[in-house]
Amino acid sequence: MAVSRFNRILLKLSGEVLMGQGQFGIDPATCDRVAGEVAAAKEAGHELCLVVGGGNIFRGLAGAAKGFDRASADYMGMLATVMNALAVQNSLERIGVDTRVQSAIPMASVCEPYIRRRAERHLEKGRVVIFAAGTGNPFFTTDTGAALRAAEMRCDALFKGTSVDGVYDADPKKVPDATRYNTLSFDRVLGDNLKVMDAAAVSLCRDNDIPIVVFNIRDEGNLAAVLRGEGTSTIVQNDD
Ligand SMILES: Nc1ncnc2c1ncn2[C@@H]1O[C@H](COP(=O)(O)OP(=O)(O)OP(=O)(O)O)[C@@H](O)[C@H]1O
Ligand SMILES: O=c1ccn([C@@H]2O[C@H](COP(=O)(O)O)[C@@H](O)[C@H]2O)c(=O)[nH]1
Repeated sequence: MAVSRFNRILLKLSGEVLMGQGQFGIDPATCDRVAGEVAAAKEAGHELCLVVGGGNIFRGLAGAAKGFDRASADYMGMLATVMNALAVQNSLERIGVDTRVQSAIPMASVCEPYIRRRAERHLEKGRVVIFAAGTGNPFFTTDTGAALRAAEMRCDALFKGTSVDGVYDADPKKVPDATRYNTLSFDRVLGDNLKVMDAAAVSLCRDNDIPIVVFNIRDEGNLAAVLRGEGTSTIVQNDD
């Protein structure tokens, strides 16, 4: 399917990208810029679900490496994604985009709990739904959370907005002359152990036939371009 034909999309926003030029945390200007891109995608007629990562604040694996209990560290990471979700919500609402945040870890005073049918209703009403706290379970990532929600919400595709412009034959941050693919199959990503997304997320998308589009969200205007079938990205999908 051509990228421009995707109607309902799940956009996974890298937490790290929200740091902007900083080394940690949330840069409000970057949040506003990303929100503007989401608003433009909505104006172009797409239904949007968002999942925000937490790498700008806390990653469970990094915490465990420093001595935290892994499960506790993962819960800390999930809480970080709630902060990011609220920041993105704030930026979206300031430019008039109606949103709801739903968390996989219920926190009634902060946002709604995740209720699939309610999320569906929000989309029908034209709201952007931001899914926070990943899957709600430790030992997972927000990429897997994004794949799970994309399947539950019957999204046409999962867009991974990250800091690289697609999937390469090796990590382009470590191998400068790595080659980018325009398209490739889920089986190739898994078979070649290409690490742009974790294997659980890739398998979930493969089994539910949800294409993954990897693109650079740091490039201004790129989300709209990629949604029009332009711009640089890699599309991962099942072979026909
Ligand atoms: N074969 C590959 N092709 C492209 N990128 C790759 C590859 N292997 C590893 N990577 C790395 O994957 C990273 C993107 O995935 P990662 O899960 O680290 O970030 P994210 O999901 O965007 O961030 P966050 O955890 O902050 O939400 C890129 O920065 C890139 O360096
Ligand atoms: O389902 C999930 C999702 C996330 N986590 C933890 O949160 C951090 C931040 O998420 P990223 O995907 O790395 O941006 C992650 O490192 C995990 O520690 C989780 O446990 N379960």
